[in-house]
Amino acid sequence: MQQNMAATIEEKTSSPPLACAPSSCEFAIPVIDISGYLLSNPATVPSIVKAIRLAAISPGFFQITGHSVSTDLRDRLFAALKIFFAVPQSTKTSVHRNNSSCMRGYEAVGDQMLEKGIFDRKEGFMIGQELVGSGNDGLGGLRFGQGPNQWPTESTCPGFRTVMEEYFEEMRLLSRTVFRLVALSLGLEEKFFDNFVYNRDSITMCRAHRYPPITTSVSETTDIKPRGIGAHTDFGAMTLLLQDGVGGLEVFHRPTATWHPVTPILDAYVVNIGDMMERWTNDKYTSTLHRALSPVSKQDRYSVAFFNEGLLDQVVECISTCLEPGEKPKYEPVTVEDHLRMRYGSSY
Ligand SMILES: O=C(O)CCC(=O)C(=O)O
Ligand SMILES: [Fe+2]
Repeated sequence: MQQNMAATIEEKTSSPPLACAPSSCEFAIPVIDISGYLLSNPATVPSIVKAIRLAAISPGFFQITGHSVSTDLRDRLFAALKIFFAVPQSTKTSVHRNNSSCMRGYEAVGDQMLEKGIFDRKEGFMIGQELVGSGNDGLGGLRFGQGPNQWPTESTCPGFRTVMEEYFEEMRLLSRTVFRLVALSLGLEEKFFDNFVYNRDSITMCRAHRYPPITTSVSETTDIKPRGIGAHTDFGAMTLLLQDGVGGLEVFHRPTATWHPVTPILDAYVVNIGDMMERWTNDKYTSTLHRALSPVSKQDRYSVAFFNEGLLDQVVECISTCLEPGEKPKYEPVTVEDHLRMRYGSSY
């Protein structure tokens, strides 16, 4: 078995464009309505599953509509986030992720660097599964990525915690649904990923972002367009992203070496395959490079990413249905914990 590492970001961007048939040189991010699956309409399931399989192979991104998360909840979430990001900097700093043993809390503009040499022009706020450990500090027995969230006081951000927690639970459920469709798309039993994604100990991270705008003159005078978030692939298995209508997310199309916007669609989630799933499927499903440009407008842009990183002890080892006859696994088995430690460590 080869001891390959997944393609690095440099390889994903700078390798010569891949040869491609004209049809695969066309770039589109499919929009897939999953309501038939949620409504248990069996006649619709094969076409939904096929669309997911094709999208996960290439471009590794798709948008889903007809999901279970209500407009009301999403509106309340965005309203609460606007209030949170507008509080004085000192209040946000009081819940900075540097105070957290498990990467939870506030991240200031410039704290993260996902693309070498370019600080991300975004603020963030990260939460995860609320776990309290043993001992006086409540941290005993907790593992990588596990622990308590940090919250601003209720008087500074009324209702913020409640809506974030409600949204987190809804997204865990939606993630389980999308993983079930992914399982079917790989010819696996429908609940193959349930324990990975929906266990009390599954590592799931929800990070809200505010991207401050730049003026047109800044965007025209700089060689490198200011990045809200630098070019990267996601570390985990699968990400579900809610974006507002401002736009800025772009996906890299490797065969033509060009960047393409992901047009915001009201009510849709952007779903993308992460590095762990790429490895798990022996590169059948693709973890695609993406970035977010700073908005050139008078408005901030808001988005909320839900990262499914999975169970720490899960061994990620080539799924058997991903091997064609005569094909060999490209990667050594790795635990989720080792994979995440390697990837999270290098971006802050
Ligand atoms: O906000 C966006 O559009 C993208 C966010 C993203 O890619 C990430 O947080 O990993
Ligand atoms: Fe990302």
